[in-house]
Amino acid sequence: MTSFDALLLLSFGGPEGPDDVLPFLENVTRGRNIPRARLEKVGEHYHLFGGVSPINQQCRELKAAIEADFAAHGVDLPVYWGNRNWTPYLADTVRQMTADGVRRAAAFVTSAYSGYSTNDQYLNDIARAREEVPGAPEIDKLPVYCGRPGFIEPFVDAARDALSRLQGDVRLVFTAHSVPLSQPNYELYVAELEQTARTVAEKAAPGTPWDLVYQSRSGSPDQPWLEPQITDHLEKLRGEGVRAVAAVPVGFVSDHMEVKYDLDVEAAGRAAELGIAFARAATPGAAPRFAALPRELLAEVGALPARTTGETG
Ligand SMILES: CC1=C(CCC(=O)O)c2cc3nc(cc4[nH]c(cc5[nH]c(cc1n2)c(C)c5CCC(=O)O)c(CCC(=O)O)c4C)C(CCC(=O)O)=C3C
Ligand SMILES: [Fe+2]
Repeated sequence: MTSFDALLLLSFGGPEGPDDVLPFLENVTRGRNIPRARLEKVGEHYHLFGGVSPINQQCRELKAAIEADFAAHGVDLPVYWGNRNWTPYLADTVRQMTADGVRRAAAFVTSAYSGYSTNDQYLNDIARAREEVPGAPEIDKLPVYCGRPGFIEPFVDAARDALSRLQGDVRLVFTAHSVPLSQPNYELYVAELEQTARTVAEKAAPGTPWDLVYQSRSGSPDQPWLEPQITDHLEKLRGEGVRAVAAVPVGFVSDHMEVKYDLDVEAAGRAAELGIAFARAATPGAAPRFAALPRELLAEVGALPARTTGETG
């Protein structure tokens, strides 16, 4: 049986002050064809919030919630945190794990889906960090968890809450980060998003019409990405007479910048111009049910030490 001696929380990372913004954006887009103008525009989104992305604080809170869940269930595993694009950088975390004597860690990634940006890129990050650190522990990514109750249920509650803030005939609009169609496996990402949206819609509001749309597109305009974009979709809905939209960002696990700017500022602003009432549902964040997922996934792969499975001795 597999047994792990640590959990690694692996995330995207984000700037924590104005001077971090440009170096962070350079880290994210290194080797990718993102136009300079798009980078400057995205930099402004961060500067609107004092140059601070919410994502690192959200990771600190999720880490604390996972530790509390482990403690409440007698799971005796240290939890580490590392990022792809900002401090704490994954390689530094792996260095610390190595110094602490960790031999085999399970990685819980702040991304719930299959696909290149959502899964494969994190696997590459793990491989690269391990290459950098002599004697690094083995690190196995835990399974994709978009279909798990710990991910679905917080969205069901959040969708109900968003719907309760609106009146009349409401359209549920599920959103996720767009990716270029050149990405390998983007069809699997789309299929999982559709399944998640359908499940949340059926549980939160059976019979309510829903759509799956995309946001936060970058890249050059002549490159095809997943569509429609939420702002274009709001225009189309307005044309159909829709006056109230509940947006549910099922593509994300926390209310980071892609949610706080692209939905709460940009999409909400477009909705206001169009005369559409707009309510945005919360993401799982550090909700206890979501923070229980690492433990549930560890138990499922048979990797919890015997003393934590309820048996004694
Ligand atoms: C699928 C997906 C997720 C969801 C899965 C996951 O959560 O991992 C995600 C999350 C995030 N994306 C984030 C930020 C950015 N993503 C960018 C660029 C890109 N994202 C892409 C995809 C995704 N991104 C892609 C295909 C690109 C093009 C360049 C490339 O192929 O890599 C850029 C460059 C500028 C721009 O063009 O927007 C930025 C700044 C943040 C941090 C937010 C914060 O700071 O709070 C988070 C959580
Ligand atoms: Fe992104």
